[in-house]
Amino acid sequence: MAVNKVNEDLLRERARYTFNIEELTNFIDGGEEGTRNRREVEDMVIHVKELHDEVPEDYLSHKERYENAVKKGCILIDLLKEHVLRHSSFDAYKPSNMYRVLSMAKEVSPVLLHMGMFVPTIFGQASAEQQEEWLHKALMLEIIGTYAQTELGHGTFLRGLETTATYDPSTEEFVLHSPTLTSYKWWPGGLGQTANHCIVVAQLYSREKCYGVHAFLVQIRDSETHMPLPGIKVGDIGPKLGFQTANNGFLGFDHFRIPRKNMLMRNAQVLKDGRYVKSKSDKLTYGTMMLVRVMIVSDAAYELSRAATIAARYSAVRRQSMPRPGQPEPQILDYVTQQHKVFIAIATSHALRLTGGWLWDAYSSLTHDLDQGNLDQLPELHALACCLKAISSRDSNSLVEQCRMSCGGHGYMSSSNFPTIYGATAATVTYEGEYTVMLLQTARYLMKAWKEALGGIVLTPTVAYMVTYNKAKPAWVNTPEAIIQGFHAVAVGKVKEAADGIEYHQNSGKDYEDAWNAASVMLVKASECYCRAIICETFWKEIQKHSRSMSRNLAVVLQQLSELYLSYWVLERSGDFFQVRTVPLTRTKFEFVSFASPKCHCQMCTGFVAHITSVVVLAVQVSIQNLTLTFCTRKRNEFDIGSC
Ligand SMILES: CC(C)(COP(=O)(O)OP(=O)(O)OC[C@H]1O[C@@H](n2cnc3c(N)ncnc32)[C@H](O)[C@@H]1OP(=O)(O)O)[C@@H](O)C(=O)NCCC(=O)NCCSC(=O)/C=C/CC(=O)O
Ligand SMILES: Cc1cc2nc3c(=O)[nH]c(=O)nc-3n(C[C@H](O)[C@H](O)[C@H](O)COP(=O)(O)OP(=O)(O)OC[C@H]3O[C@@H](n4cnc5c(N)ncnc54)[C@H](O)[C@@H]3O)c2cc1C
Repeated sequence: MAVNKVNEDLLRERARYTFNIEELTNFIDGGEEGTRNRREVEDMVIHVKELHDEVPEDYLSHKERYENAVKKGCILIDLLKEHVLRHSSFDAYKPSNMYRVLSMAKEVSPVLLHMGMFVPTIFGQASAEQQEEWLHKALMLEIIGTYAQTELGHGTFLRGLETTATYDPSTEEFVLHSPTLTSYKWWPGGLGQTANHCIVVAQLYSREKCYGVHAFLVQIRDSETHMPLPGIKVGDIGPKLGFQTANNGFLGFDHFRIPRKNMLMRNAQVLKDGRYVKSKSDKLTYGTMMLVRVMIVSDAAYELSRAATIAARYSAVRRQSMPRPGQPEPQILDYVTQQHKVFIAIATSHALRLTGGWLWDAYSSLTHDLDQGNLDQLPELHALACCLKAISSRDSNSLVEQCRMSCGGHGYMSSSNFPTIYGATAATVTYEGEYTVMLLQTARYLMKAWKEALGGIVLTPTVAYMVTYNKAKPAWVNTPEAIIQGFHAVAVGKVKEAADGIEYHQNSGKDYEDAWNAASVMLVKASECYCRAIICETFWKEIQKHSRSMSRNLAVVLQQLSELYLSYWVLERSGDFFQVRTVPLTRTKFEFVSFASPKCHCQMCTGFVAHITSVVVLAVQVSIQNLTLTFCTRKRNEFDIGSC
């Protein structure tokens, strides 16, 4: 049988790389230790025969696929436990490491939510005594949990959740109940047949008063028989776009009793006599969602890097068409249109990975502050987690689709792995906070920041430029820093436009809620631009920071990737940049010609043409052309596909 030979074209491309592959690998893994850990785990997993499918999973029944995914989950976890006993170097029981190991199986694991949300919620919301009782069992998978918050009738609007948890002081128990069909929990991963415990988010009632949503740890299946306990209705919600083995389920309670101590009491408590002790902030209940949103940014980068690697390799080996009669068919990688599709996917995977790392550091410092009772950074981090989760998952999902399309018909095969990656990234755009809703959450924060900026109040770091912007001297030269300034100008303009929109609608007689709704498309745009500015600036700054400690050849290529990212997004948003104009240089104020609010239209028809050739736009155009043209042509020869 023919031995699998590596494709000649791919070998040739790989021979042309201009930098040290191991150095880039370490950079992506967060250092040599990270590469060693990852390789140890991959080596442990890759040789296990049972983890490779004899029959494509698409040809299995739903039951077979589920059983196959459970089998693989058990093998991976046993490997991990065995590995931990052999080495101490790999902290397997860090949820993120366990999560990463479980995601090495092609199928989404039915125990992913156990590691992805159940364990982190115990870490983040259980008291010390409760962690003592449950954490070890959860880490050893003696109990398998999920996170049951969403209901058939409510996913976004948490204050509208209908499941009730009513405290009965006579028995010191909570009575969980699903009063309506729409109150049934719907979606939680692993709930269908796998989990025997779950975190349930319910409206807490004590002494006939409602205290809002709180989290409870609930056993739903018998530990021995795995059958649902009396008063529990549970099952699988059925087929979906993807995630077929995530085992998403439904859960209903019929006056189901749990001990008082099963309310997660790190933040708020209910005492034996039913008295409610308030937490420092109601928002702490939402802590797990913030953690998962922060993690999703890095997950989005990882999934996109897989798709970009497949597309880059395919582009190197696929030969198609004959632009020159009689000449060999070229590699499709030589088509600039193919480069335009694939290179931005590579650049974005790096941009999101570095931004994800930056956000994780910000989250880690917040959790430290929260432990000290300092909530100051919570609003900004919530706003960042919301918009970065939304934009990273959306960018990742749309670029995964772009990578699939760049591979023609073979990209449509299940064996390409694009359908699995697409299904996973499509889910992240919706779960943990739906795209639009998340951007509107960030917009809430931006409207407050704008009011403070107008009052000259010093703002938190990611919005500080809103105050300084009116004082900045236009430094429109052809540099990435100038383009980042341009993104700041666009973000300020969109925030101002949205704020003016709300004011305009209020002045025309709408109350705040209706004015907010009428301006909500502009509010979403403002959040998108604020978020894009953060990713552009973070990517650029992180590359500058790390370049100082890396070899020049690698620094050059990573710098070009960040330049490509900047110029790509200026081109994608050139309309917004055209709206950014300077007033005569005697004044340093940037004004934003709005397309939306009527009062600006008159300026639009007169001012717009006059400014279309303003120094701002020309500088931006020149830098875009320079950056883009050089990158996509000159770089074709040097840009390393070999690392893919
Ligand atoms: C969309 C939300 C935030 C709206 O909440 P709402 O009740 O309408 O309140 P407000 O919009 O008025 O906000 C109140 C107040 O609280 C702040 N806030 C809200 N959320 C957080 C948070 N997470 N952290 C910190 N602060 C928060 C908000 O900024 C307001 O503060 P002000 O000072 O401005 O008053 C909410 O309903 C929401 O988050 N909805 C999304 C639900 C969600 O994400 N569900 C995920 C379920 S789990 C899942 O999907 C699992 C997937 C599988 C997997 O992960 O693998
Ligand atoms: C694959 C997958 C796995 C999941 N796993 C879990 C899980 O393990 N545990 C769990 O608890 N949940 C889980 N979920 C549920 C997920 O969290 C919700 O689907 C998500 O929060 C969106 O809520 P929803 O489905 O009710 O959509 P809705 O909120 O009803 O959104 C529908 C539309 O209404 C719009 N909309 C809603 N509110 C507003 C508003 N205020 N302003 C403007 N527009 C608005 C949205 O933008 C959207 O376009 C999962 C979902 C998926 C797809």
